[in-house]
Amino acid sequence: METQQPLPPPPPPPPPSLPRLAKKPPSRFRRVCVFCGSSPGKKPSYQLAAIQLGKELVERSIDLVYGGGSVGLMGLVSQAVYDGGRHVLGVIPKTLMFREITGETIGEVRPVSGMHQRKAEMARQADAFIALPGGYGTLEELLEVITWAQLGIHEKPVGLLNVDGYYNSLLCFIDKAVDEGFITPTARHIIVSATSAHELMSKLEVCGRPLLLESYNKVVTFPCESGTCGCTLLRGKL
Ligand SMILES: CC(C)=CCNc1ncnc2c1ncn2[C@@H]1O[C@H](COP(=O)(O)O)[C@@H](O)[C@H]1O
Repeated sequence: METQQPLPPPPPPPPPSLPRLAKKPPSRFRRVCVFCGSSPGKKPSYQLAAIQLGKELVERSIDLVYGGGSVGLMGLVSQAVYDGGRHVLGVIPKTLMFREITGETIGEVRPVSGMHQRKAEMARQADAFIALPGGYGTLEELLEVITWAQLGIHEKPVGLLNVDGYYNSLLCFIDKAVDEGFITPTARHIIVSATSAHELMSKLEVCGRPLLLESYNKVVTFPCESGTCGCTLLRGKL
């Protein structure tokens, strides 16, 4: 009489599937221009914010264009984007291309003939602008892209990363200029500000076009889709 072989043990259960990482929706921006200090600033929060902004761009698969070099916050944001595997484009005037002035530039370096060409090239390459804390150079770059938006030269969003209230006094001053009749309330909303890189990027992703030139003197605005970022969206010509 045949003895029955014992049944083989059942196969082990499949390993529990790893929780899927929440994938960020594709960004509307291919490349963002970051203006920031060529100095690191005194508070570690400024440096941390530069690194966090770089990582936020990486998570959203966004490339960087900036002023080139590795000094100050410029170096930190560009290194974070580069380390995350995204493309980094540094646009740098030939006169500033000495390593002792700007430090080593990572990624692609595009030499240009001067400061004006640099700003024009950075603006051309970007789908949006973000300013981190910085000095004269940062302020000049930020105010220029705001002015260009006001004039309808571009329709790209402009974000201000207000780290630790660094830009509170600038925002107060701009509010004063609105009160005094030098900046229209609509033009005030060209600036989209937030205190963290994540919040700022989330606002910029959904905010509408700042202004159209045709509407400059007869503005009717509607809240943009998000309704939270403070920017305005002009629907059609008036
Ligand atoms: C001579 C000198 C101080 C050079 C420092 N090295 C720099 N290398 C590259 N871009 C710079 C440099 N200084 C200022 N910039 C430009 O001006 C902005 C920063 O100026 P700031 O530190 O905020 O005012 C940057 O976005 C960059 O476009």
